[in-house]
Amino acid sequence: MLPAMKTVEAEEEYAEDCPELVPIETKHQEKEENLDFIIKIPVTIVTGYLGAGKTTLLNYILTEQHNRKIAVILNEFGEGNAVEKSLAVSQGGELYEEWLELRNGCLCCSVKDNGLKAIENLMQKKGKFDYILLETTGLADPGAVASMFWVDAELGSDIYLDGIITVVDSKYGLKHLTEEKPDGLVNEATRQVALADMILINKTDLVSEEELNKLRTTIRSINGLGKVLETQRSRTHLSNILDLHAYDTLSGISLQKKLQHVSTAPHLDQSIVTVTFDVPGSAEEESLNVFIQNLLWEKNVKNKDGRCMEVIRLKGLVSIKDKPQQMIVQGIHELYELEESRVNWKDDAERACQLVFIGKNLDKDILQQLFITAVAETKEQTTAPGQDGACPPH
Ligand SMILES: Nc1nc2c(ncn2[C@@H]2O[C@H](COP(=O)(O)OP(=O)(O)OP(=O)(O)O)[C@@H](O)[C@H]2O)c(=O)[nH]1
Ligand SMILES: [Zn+2]
Repeated sequence: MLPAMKTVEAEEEYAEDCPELVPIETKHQEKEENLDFIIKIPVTIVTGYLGAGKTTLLNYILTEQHNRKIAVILNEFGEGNAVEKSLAVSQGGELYEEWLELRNGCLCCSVKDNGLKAIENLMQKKGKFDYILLETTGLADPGAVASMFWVDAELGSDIYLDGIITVVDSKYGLKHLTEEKPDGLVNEATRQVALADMILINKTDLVSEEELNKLRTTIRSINGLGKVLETQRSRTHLSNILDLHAYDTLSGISLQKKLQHVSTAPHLDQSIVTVTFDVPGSAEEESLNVFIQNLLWEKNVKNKDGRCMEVIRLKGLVSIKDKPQQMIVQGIHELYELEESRVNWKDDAERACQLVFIGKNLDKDILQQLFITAVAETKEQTTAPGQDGACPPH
């Protein structure tokens, strides 16, 4: 259900203070069964640097033949002080537009109160949507927006996060990805690529094959998990964009295959990389949680140079002791979830834990060793190498 309406004072306070990311508890079976009766509406987040082709993609989807009623939320942040945001709805080729009022123009802070409320109001007026597409601002960290929907899903909302699409400009993409930020912070373009389930390298008409190769290699070295496609005018088959099920257990069926194709590039001069490892056997659930929490919450895991590892995206297929089902781990920033998939392990010999991390200062060997020590072998609370003292907040 949607959050209750807040009083004006409470809302004022809320707007000043962006919501914090909170851990999700593993769902209880009963709750999950109840949710099965509700038809949930997917939301796809479309992100990408300024001018990459996000709106072009949404317009294309809206006018393409589909038998769905799609709502599009455009978040044109930074355009003066406009507090009204356009909500376009497409049904059977017909387009209509509604306006959302977003208090401070910041979608990440207000979508939960106003955006979802407005969507609900609109659904009451116009009937339910089948799908929601949300364009974030060119400078947004899609993780913040994604977390909103993720948490809400856990609260029983009828909206769920389907996937994150990142559009990259072929001509300027490399420039944006390699832009240096003060204090060694990860730039926005890189964060957007790191979090993507699908990356569209758009405007390929504007660059040579050589430039394109360079950009593709850079993108792959950042995110070895998401799918990469090349487009012009953001055009691609709708099945590449909609219904990716990147965050729910439906993806369990294909996740095992997908994880086999994770690419990890040799270390380029990149601040963000993908690392993956595969450890045979099963993990204790408790120890796995401790391992993940040290990494995501405590942030006390360091690489060889003593730098703290920062995980932006985590995905994995793991075996938990005494659980017949394959388990799926999903993480975005500090938020993570461990869920049963619908697939069972065939036999004990097959059981393994495969994890994929996308983030900064990641060292595969240290992570894998830490995982083996913490999860696979011992339940004792030992301090493993690379794990001494807290790291400063990012
Ligand atoms: N040459 C070329 N231009 C494109 C292509 N795709 C989009 N454009 C143009 O690029 C410009 C920006 O596209 P938008 O779709 O508005 O980009 P956006 O990501 O929504 O931009 P912001 O909302 O400002 O961040 C527009 O003028 C588009 O017509 C393409 O494949 N090739
Ligand atoms: Zn746009």
